[in-house]
Amino acid sequence: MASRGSRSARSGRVLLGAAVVASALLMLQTPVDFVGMSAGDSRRVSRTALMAAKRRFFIGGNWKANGSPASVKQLIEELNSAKLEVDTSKDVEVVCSPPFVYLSQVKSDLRKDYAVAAQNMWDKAPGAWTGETPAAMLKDMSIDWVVLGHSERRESCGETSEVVASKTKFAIESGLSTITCIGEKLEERESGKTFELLDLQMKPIAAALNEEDWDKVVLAYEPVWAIGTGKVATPEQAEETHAFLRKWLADNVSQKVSDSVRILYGGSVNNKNSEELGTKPNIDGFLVGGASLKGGAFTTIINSAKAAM
Ligand SMILES: O=C[C@H](O)COP(=O)(O)O
Repeated sequence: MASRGSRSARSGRVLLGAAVVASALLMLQTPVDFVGMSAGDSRRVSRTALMAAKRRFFIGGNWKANGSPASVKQLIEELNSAKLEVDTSKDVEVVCSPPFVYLSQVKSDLRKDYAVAAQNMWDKAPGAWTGETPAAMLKDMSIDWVVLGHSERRESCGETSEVVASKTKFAIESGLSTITCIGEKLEERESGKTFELLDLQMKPIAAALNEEDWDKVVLAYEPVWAIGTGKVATPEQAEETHAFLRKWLADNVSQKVSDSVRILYGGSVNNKNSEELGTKPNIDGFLVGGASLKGGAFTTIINSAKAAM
């Protein structure tokens, strides 16, 4: 299905339409459901609808446990010399997340308009925690971001949604921003339980955070069946789920948080599919795995954000 056009064109339409709707809602103080969403779902527009146009696009590169000193050096060089066609000071935020052992190198050598994230964090003060990296140590290294709750950690390290929620809160209290991941497995999607599962994953996070905390959170929706498989969710599938999550935030946190929190899509994003995915109104960027290990492909994905503006 064709995308809905550039985000700037769309924003223009949204601004005009939203101004009318928002003023009406200012009087009504009641959210209104749009018709035309897929089965049983709807997207709410409120008096803060204008804010939706202002969410800054976000591209995260999750290098996972990949790299050697030589390949990391080369990737940094490729990223540093790449030709960007977007403005990273206002339009797009870029964050690269290397393995722990390369954090220092990446922090010191990577271009300064890209931030750096750890891929996990220990939610305790420094001390006798063999093998762990407390949040405070990341802050000491001027790391500003941490990826939490990635499905690979949920699956392989037994991280529950409660652990993910607790780590998210601790990270924020420690001065970090988080890319907090959620997403369903194939069997959950196939049995029609995607939204139920996402609800279960979101509840502990919402319970752990106060409204202000959400300023420091980016949500990454990553269907497990699409991660590293080449089976990317269709733009419509991704948009439907992002719209569900945005409505979930409105219903369970606040309209303000729903309007402002960025929701990334992750799962086999590459330099060929990013543009169409990014034009969907509730997709605010990507968490990229494999394609973030190639400077050229990752830069193309960053540049594809132009279509989303
Ligand atoms: O964190 C990134 C996701 O797991 C996506 O990985 P992928 O782009 O290799 O599918």
